[in-house]
Amino acid sequence: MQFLAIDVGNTRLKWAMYDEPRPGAAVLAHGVEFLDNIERLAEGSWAELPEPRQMLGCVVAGDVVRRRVQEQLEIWDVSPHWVVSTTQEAGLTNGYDHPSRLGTDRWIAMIGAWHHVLAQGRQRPVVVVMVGTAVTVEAIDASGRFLGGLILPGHGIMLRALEAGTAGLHVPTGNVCAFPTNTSDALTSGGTYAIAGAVERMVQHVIAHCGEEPACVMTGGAGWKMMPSMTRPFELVENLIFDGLLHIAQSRFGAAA
Ligand SMILES: Nc1ncnc2c1ncn2[C@@H]1O[C@H](COP(=O)(O)OP(=O)(O)OP(=O)(O)O)[C@@H](O)[C@H]1O
Ligand SMILES: CC(C)(CO)[C@@H](O)C(=O)NCCC(=O)O
Ligand SMILES: [K+]
Repeated sequence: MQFLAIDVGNTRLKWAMYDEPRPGAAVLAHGVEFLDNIERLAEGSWAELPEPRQMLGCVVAGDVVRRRVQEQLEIWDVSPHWVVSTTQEAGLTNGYDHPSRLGTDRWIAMIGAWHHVLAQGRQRPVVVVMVGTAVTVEAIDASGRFLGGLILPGHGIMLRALEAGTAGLHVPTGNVCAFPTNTSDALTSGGTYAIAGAVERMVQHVIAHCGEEPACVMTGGAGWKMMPSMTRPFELVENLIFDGLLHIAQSRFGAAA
């Protein structure tokens, strides 16, 4: 019954093999590769794995990268399935002007977050923050409608942009502090508080619009670095994209499993 979940991000591909296509399934194996190293998967980490019965993926990196992943999947009989953003899925409604143009990573992470919050007992608004190469900040109302979201440069892109766009800034890693007194701390704190400040604004927008405090959920590889700088309590969830993929997989493949 093995189920393979794949998240092809802007910088790296993450994969996880589960014992079944359902939320809460046990992880049998998992790994990560930079997009340049996708060609190693079939002969590398995937070579010793049991054959997955189903595969579901999230891809934001475009068709060329998707085809490179599909070539690696050819070691198995499994048919590749990739989520596309639709007007409705797994209890969520997509409020984007053109629903299919919403990044599938955002849509799938929202599905994961929505069910994570539902499992805590009641429907309420949710703010979902994903901290990676880019940062996204999504708003969902208490009925499960995605109201809209912010896209910002990730911390790395912000600092590289400053380095490239100024005459004399070089960017060693500094510490986050309230009153930075050296360049490294000023840059690191500026990037961190830019993200934290944008999130705070979105939480305020949701409270004003929904009349209720949202549940605040954060995910992404660099989430733990942002947590101490947030202005409100956030719950850090390790991988909402995999959680979302498991929910979608259950509705698509669950009956057959
Ligand atoms: N101190 C920090 N605060 C916030 N974000 C940071 C910090 N340090 C690094 N980052 C961001 O975290 C990113 C790495 O996160 P993550 O591992 O989720 O990304 P990724 O897997 O490379 O992204 P993607 O899923 O888009 O491929 C870096 O690109 C950088 O923008
Ligand atoms: C915003 C990113 C880069 C975040 O990974 C991705 O979701 C994406 O490429 N989205 C498409 C554009 C959009 O979501 O409006
Ligand atoms: K991503």
